[in-house]
Amino acid sequence: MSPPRTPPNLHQNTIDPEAKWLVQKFGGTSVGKFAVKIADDIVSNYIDQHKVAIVCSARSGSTKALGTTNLLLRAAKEVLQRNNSPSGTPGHMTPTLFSSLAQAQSPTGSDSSRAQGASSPRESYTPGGFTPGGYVNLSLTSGRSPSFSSTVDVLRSEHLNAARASVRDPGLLRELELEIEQDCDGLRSFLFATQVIDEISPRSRDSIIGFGERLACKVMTAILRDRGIDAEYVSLENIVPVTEEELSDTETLGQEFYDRVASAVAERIQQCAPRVPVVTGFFGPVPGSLLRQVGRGYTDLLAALLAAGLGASELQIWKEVDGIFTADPRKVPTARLIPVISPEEAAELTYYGSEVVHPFTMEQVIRRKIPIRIKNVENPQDGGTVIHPDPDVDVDVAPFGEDTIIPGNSTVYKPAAQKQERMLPTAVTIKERIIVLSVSSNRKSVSHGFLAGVFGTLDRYGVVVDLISTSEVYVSMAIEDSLDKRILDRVVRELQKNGTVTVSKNMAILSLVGKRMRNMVGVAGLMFTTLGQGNVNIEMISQGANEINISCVIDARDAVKALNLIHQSCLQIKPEGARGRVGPWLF
Ligand SMILES: Nc1ncnc2c1ncn2[C@@H]1O[C@H](COP(=O)(O)OP(=O)(O)O)[C@@H](O)[C@H]1O
Ligand SMILES: N[C@@H](CC(=O)OP(=O)(O)O)C(=O)O
Repeated sequence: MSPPRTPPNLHQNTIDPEAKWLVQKFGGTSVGKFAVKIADDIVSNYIDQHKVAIVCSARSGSTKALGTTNLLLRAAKEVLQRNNSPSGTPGHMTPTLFSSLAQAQSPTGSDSSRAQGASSPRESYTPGGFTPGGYVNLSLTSGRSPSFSSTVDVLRSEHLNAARASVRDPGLLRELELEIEQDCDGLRSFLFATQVIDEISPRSRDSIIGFGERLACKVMTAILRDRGIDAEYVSLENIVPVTEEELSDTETLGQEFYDRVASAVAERIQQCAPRVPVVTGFFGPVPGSLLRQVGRGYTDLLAALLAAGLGASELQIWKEVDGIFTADPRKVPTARLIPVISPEEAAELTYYGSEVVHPFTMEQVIRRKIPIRIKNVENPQDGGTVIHPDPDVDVDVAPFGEDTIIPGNSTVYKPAAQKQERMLPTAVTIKERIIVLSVSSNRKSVSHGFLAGVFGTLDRYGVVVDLISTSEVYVSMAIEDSLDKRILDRVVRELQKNGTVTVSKNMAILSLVGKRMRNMVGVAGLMFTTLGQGNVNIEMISQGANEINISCVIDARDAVKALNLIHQSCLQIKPEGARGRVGPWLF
């Protein structure tokens, strides 16, 4: 491995070896739009006082929908499109392709084959660290280029353009360009290989999306080094010990596995200090598949595991929003920033549509008493929202060190408003693209097997129920509208064995969340009266067993109206001097 190029302005980080780690996670749109700002205005402000570790997602443009991960998933789909096949069988391919297939078929894809020459299976990179030439260009006798290849071209030019626009040092840029070319060739080889075997397993799909985080972190490492920050690229694919047996077992992805990830990744990152590690949020082979078991947004979880493993002082999640608001600020103009929120409330909000942080993130850090802070890349001086490990902390008291005070928060908290806020629910959220499945038992006598029959069917098809409302002979379930139509039809046919089934589409779940609601009288009444007065029809109602969430299902067309109505009636702080507010009351 050739040594990484050292730019002339590289600053040797001289942090106290006893200093605590600070983990900063940057999402796809932040890395895509503000990579230079992240280096200049964010990371550089923390490295003198903390050991900083950075976790990045795959780059996105203006939205996640147009981002690298979605393009990679599109490429994976294109591989299996019949009319896309180059000429069908390996017999039509040149020997060049055959020779590259063996290495491309490795489940961890390209880098695993390139890492073979490295002294350790743990792969670490600073731009220029890999030897070139790990891949052979593919050519097909048919001469037609499959559409996944054009998708790879889009990714290649997007990353090359980003590199050219932000890395000034010509040597660093050349090394980065080479890395991007090699990764894109590796991706192409991997996709060709899966096309030959005509199958993409969940594990292969995971490997394909992993290219996104690798590319993003290589670009980010080069930008940091170009800006004089001594950074080191760290890919996690071969870090986490996992057996073949575990990989096919969906049960092993529990806390024991997460603890293993946390300590393996932390051990690797400790070796980087005083360099700033730039870590792929993609963490490689995972029991039962990362996409299936954790889902999109998995880099938040990796950042949490790393923070837990390192015993970090704080996990910062940088977004393009100032923090968690009392409602989605894009939909409710009067929404306020929440300075401190409990982990349970934050998790509940993320499950029910306010997808600011992946819902699995909270548990991993909070169990180690590490606070999470949501901050805005475009507004780095503000305090953001702290998800506090002590759920009973007072909003105006920050008991664990200077970093958790809420300095320069753009929201001015006047004592009267603060007092009022403590008597309100915390936030309202909406989850769209919901279907309600209702089953009415056709039995005329006591039917103890009814619910078991219904849930047995849902379990067989892996359907996750977001909300449920039930009686002995009737059950309504709100589920995400993400099932393939054929699968949904099959689920409905099976459910019909238990009774009459109705399917209501284009629905939304509206949830009012707040830990103080446990002690409030009248909040549910106020919520439903408000909806009734606003002519919003309610399809089903459910109050979570944890009593911090009251939810109902409404028509999706009413979603934004209902959100604003509930925000106004249940969450609005009265202007000073206003009188006559009707509940909810604390007792
Ligand atoms: N209660 C909420 N507080 C803050 N943001 C929310 C809330 N509910 C929904 N959102 C939305 O979540 C998004 C999260 O921030 P952003 O960084 O843009 O997301 P992403 O990581 O998906 O690019 C924001 O665009 C915001 O509109
Ligand atoms: N790139 C992955 C993982 C991720 O965490 O993304 P983000 O941090 O942009 O939500 C995805 O798009 O799902």
